Amino acid sequence: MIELVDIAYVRSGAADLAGAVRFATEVVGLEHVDGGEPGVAHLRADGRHHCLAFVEGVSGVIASAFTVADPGALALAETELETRGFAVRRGDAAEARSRRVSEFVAFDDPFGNRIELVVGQQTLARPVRFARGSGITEFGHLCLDAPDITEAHRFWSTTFNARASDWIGDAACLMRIDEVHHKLAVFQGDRPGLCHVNFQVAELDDVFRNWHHLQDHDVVIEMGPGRHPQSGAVFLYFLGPEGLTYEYSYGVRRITDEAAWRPRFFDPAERGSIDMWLGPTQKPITQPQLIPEGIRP
Ligand SMILES: O=C/C=C/C(C(=O)O)=C(/O)C(=O)O
Ligand SMILES: [Fe+2]
Repeated sequence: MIELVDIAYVRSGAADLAGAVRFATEVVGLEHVDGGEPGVAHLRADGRHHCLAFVEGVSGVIASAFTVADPGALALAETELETRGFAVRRGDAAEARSRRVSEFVAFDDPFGNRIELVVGQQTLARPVRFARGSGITEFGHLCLDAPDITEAHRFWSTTFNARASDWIGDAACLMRIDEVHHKLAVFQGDRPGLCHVNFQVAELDDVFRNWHHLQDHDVVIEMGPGRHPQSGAVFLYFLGPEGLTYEYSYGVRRITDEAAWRPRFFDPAERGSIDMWLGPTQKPITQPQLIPEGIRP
């Protein structure tokens, strides 16, 4: 069993790098950390050097990354994945540098999502220079697509330490790797892909202020504001460039009594099972797909 300590970053291709950065800063509010690396833009939300990286080129997800404890744990993870039949690739020094990690390995999950396991993710000591006052406090969770979420849960809970916090029928499984209700979610989708990236905000007011900011900038609101009955968080999903869906949320549940928590099973057909405020719920309009292997940077 490989222990995931935290989520690390999402790395995504951007056909229009400047446009993706402009949206991530001026609209979402993230800091653009100038890494002096042509064709790569790092976006910061919290202590991590970055939690989102755009790489100029073909649009689509490159990888979703998780932290493991130390180089020894990474080496053990590499062996365990190989033993389980996964093709694991060690990143080289230039790739690790671009990711601001000391070492990483990459493999494809059983559904084709490219996953990276990292150690030594760089922390920046200085406060985040948010591009605007969106109230972001941290990179909250990432959400993958897979055709069969029962199988996805089996994979994440047997290969890794992910535990189901809640299920939404056969549409989604929300999983925790620490006290936070979910840092990883898998949604049912025909193909692998990245369903959304989540940023927590400090106050309920931030969700609503951001909602107005998005509307003022003609951003497509995909869902919300609403409240998820699973994590209890107030949410707002919106569509950015390159097909990337962002989510702001406030008030995610923490599961502090691990032994007492039992995953719940919500019926997606029940009105209110996605949004307790009974707002319109719909799937994201577009979802970024993985960049095909041959051309993935
Ligand atoms: O559709 C349900 C989504 C639930 C949650 C939550 O409970 O917070 C998410 O954040 C999500 O996976 O997007
Ligand atoms: Fe979410």
